[in-house]
Amino acid sequence: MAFILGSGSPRRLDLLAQLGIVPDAVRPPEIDESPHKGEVPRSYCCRIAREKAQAVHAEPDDLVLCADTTVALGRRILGKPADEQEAAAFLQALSGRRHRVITAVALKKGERVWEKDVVSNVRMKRLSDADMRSYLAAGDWRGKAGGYAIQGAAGAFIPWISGSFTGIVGLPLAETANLLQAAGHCPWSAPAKETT
Ligand SMILES: Cc1cn([C@H]2C[C@H](O)[C@@H](COP(=O)(O)OP(=O)(O)OP(=O)(O)O)O2)c(=O)[nH]c1=O
Repeated sequence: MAFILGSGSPRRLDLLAQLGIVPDAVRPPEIDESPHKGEVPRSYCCRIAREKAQAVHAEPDDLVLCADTTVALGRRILGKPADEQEAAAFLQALSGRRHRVITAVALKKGERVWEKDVVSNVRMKRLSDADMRSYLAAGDWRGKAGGYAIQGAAGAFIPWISGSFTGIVGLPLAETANLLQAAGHCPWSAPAKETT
């Protein structure tokens, strides 16, 4: 049995390490992440996580872990911005408002798939022109749903959240650990690693 992380996200690799798991292989899935017409954010996010898990090649007894993080502003789906201009538009839309961050996790073993999604609420302060300029110039919006990363400098923009911090970053650890346990892979049975 191999443990395969079906994700190219360095955040997911780091978060998994917090559970003491170092995957045997990392296989980023390649799928079309375009939303269907009229698709609402939560259904979209769950579908994409499931499709990522289906797209990753594995042996029948391997465990494959995939996830998708989507920022939702009302019914609007904000994925990863294509360029700086789109990142600016996303941040402008999120500025001074509350939004949701959804992370759906899909764990596959053979024909079976265990799934869980976690919805967090996030409030972003009203961003000044200087906030926007310096954040966009630093480039931390790249590859991040909604065009920001709470674990980086954008943490300064976020005075309040309700939900799962690790979920917002890309992998909700409590729920992921439960899925792993359901699939017979108990992360905390491994000897504890020393942390500083
Ligand atoms: C909202 C938010 C998202 N993100 C990241 C997590 C995800 O990596 C990314 C959303 O894109 P995803 O499509 O979920 O993942 P990905 O393309 O990075 O990797 P893969 O599909 O191979 O698993 O946004 C943060 O790092 N911090 C945040 O605060």
